[in-house]
Amino acid sequence: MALKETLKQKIEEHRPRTTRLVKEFGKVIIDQVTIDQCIGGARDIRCLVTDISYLDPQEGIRFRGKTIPETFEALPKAAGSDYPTVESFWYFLLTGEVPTQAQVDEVVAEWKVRQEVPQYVFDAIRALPRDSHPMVMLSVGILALQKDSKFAGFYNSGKFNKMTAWEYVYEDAYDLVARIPVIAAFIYNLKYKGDKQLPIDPSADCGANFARMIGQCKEYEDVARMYFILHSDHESGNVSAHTTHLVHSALSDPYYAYSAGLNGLAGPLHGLANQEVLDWTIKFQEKYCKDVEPTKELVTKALWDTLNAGQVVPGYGHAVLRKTDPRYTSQREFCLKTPGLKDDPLFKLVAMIFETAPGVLMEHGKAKNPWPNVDAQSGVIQWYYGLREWDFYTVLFGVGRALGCMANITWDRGLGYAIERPKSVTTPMLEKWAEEGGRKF
Ligand SMILES: CC(=O)SCCNC(=O)CCNC(=O)[C@H](O)C(C)(C)COP(=O)(O)OP(=O)(O)OC[C@H]1O[C@@H](n2cnc3c(N)ncnc32)[C@H](O)[C@@H]1OP(=O)(O)O
Ligand SMILES: O=C([O-])CC(=O)C(=O)O
Repeated sequence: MALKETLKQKIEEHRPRTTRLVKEFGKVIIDQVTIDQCIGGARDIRCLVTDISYLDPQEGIRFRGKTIPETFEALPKAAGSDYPTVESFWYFLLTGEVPTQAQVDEVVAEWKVRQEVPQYVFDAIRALPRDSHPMVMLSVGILALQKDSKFAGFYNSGKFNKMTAWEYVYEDAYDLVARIPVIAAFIYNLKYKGDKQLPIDPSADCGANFARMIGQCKEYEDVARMYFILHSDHESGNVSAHTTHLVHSALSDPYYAYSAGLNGLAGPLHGLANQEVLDWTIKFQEKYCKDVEPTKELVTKALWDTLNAGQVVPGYGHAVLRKTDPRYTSQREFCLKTPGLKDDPLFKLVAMIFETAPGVLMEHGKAKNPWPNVDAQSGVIQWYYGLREWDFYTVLFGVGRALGCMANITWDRGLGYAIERPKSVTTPMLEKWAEEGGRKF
């Protein structure tokens, strides 16, 4: 069956489960809220639903029930590669089913039709100051696509209907995931390659095409596939996924929603941390290792300098994870199995930071999780392949994250999730409930 028919069947099968939960079990208590959660970023409150991925604090992410190695193992691979195509992963995220090669071929063919980006998007990006951050350019590019939103068109048609609304989200979502790598490549060439644009390669899958559009080598095709898949989704509560979900819950179309999600991804505590990691590591090399090899003592000193200056160690810590991020491990394994990369001085330094930072953070005693997250390991791979403009790294993250966010809001509409609107309270209310030992219901 083709992707849309499979998805339609899955959504229709799923709807009665959601209806039953609300109707028959709507008042069953699954969590409680404390004052520190209220003030502290709603940490750990179970109040969002998604089946696209789940993050276990100890184990890390599972996409549709599969760990990262299981996902890479299960999906059909790109021709001549050990990695799956992004297109097969898109099918998998949307439907929860591992596609057959024939189904992947269909998605790859449809992707090619959808990936054509209208000229006005490039014009809008070109109109920005050239020294704008590339995340601004990406967010503007996605927002510019809004004018032709099929979902907005359907809403404005006067024929809007809740049962079929997801089909129009799906159309926009699919267009968006196919176009965002092309927009990202355009931004890269505009900002760093003197606007020398390279054409779409109509014979290539998404990962290979992106590599070719930014003038990269053959090996980078797998880097792109791996990177986009690893960064795709991290359940629903993270800033970029949650923002996208929140904005779409007002029936803002996928372009409005993902442009907003990207703006959240651009924060240094979230996606921008990958650029911060490279910045930190290169500055460390420049300051301490001009004439000497890095040592654990030097790394320890640099980490303490950062902490004593009141800054966070980028790439370490997590709001949910309490172990090394398996996305970190997956990329580290890629480095270790890649000749050249495993002996690269920057990779060796990143590995030494991995040996050192958890101990320093534990001694510092603040971070609940002293272990590395995905951002601590992603930049060194890009650096090795010559993509050294590290302010571009969050754009790469944004290309990957689009897959998860777009799969999620397609299902949000399929299941008719409500407009999101949590309740706020005042400080005097909290003080009163504190005195009384809790809010009296
Ligand atoms: C793709 C991603 O978004 S992954 C995360 C990327 N971000 C980073 O790598 C930035 C560095 N890390 C951090 O700032 C944090 O660990 C976050 C934002 C990821 C998680 O934040 P929280 O859930 O609030 O972390 P946690 O509960 O452990 O914070 C407790 C304290 O430890 C501090 N802390 C947490 N991580 C670090 C760190 N890497 N370095 C120094 N201090 C840290 C917090 O700033 C906080 O300090 P405070 O009490 O003075 O405010
Ligand atoms: O889960 C989070 O809060 C942050 C994160 O790692 C991601 O979004 O990939």
